[in-house]
Amino acid sequence: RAQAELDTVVGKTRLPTFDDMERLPYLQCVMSEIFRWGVATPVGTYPSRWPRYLLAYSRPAGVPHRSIEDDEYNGWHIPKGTMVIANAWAMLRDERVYPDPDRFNPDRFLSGEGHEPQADPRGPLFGFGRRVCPGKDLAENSLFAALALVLHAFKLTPAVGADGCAVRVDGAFREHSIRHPEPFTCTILPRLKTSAALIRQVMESH
Ligand code: HEM
Repeated sequence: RAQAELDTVVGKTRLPTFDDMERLPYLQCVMSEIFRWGVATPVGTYPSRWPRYLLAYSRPAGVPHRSIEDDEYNGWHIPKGTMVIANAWAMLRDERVYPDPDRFNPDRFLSGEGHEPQADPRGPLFGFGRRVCPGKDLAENSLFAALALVLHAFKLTPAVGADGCAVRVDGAFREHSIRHPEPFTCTILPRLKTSAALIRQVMESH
């Protein structure tokens, strides 16, 4: 669907640029779902696969904040000086906000008649208060550039195993304070007749 949108808005004779961003609402939904589902910084989680000797010497991963005055939140008293770690993972997997949260579903961010888009994940994802991520615009633009160019230029399908069957991508991540996908295989081929020439053209001009 994002590729159909790219074909309509950008066409097949050039690659997408930042000027196209506003006119690609479905691609923006895919970006939001990548941010939510892939949650790169589940800041409050404990790295479950760290070896015991590391756990003995380290604190929970995540970016700690400290309350500078007594506070009250949902009936909880938070005394001044308390270390607080925001659990973006829990917020972005909250099924009251994101029904069926483990499913990768960009449609959840579409707006339409009688259909409100689900909450923007960028708030919890990029942190809170004075220490909010200063790289969020760079992250946003980098994701757009990578996603728009890859989806425009390439057809991505599962790799074919020795048995001739598609190799399943299990969607596993390395669960650290910054999450990375586990290596996986796939097949990447030029998508359009024009794709190879367009990519070569960009490589030569940069
Ligand atoms: C998807 C990409 C990214 C995510 C999810 C992300 C997320 C975060 C989060 C959750 C924090 C902690 C905020 C808090 O304390 O509440 C943070 C801090 C920070 N991020 Fe990012 N970030 C991303 C990309 C980047 C990029 C591209 C840069 C720089 C080029 C960057 C630079 C920083 C810096 C310098 C801080 C520390 C800010 C401070 O403590 O004052 N981040 N980021």
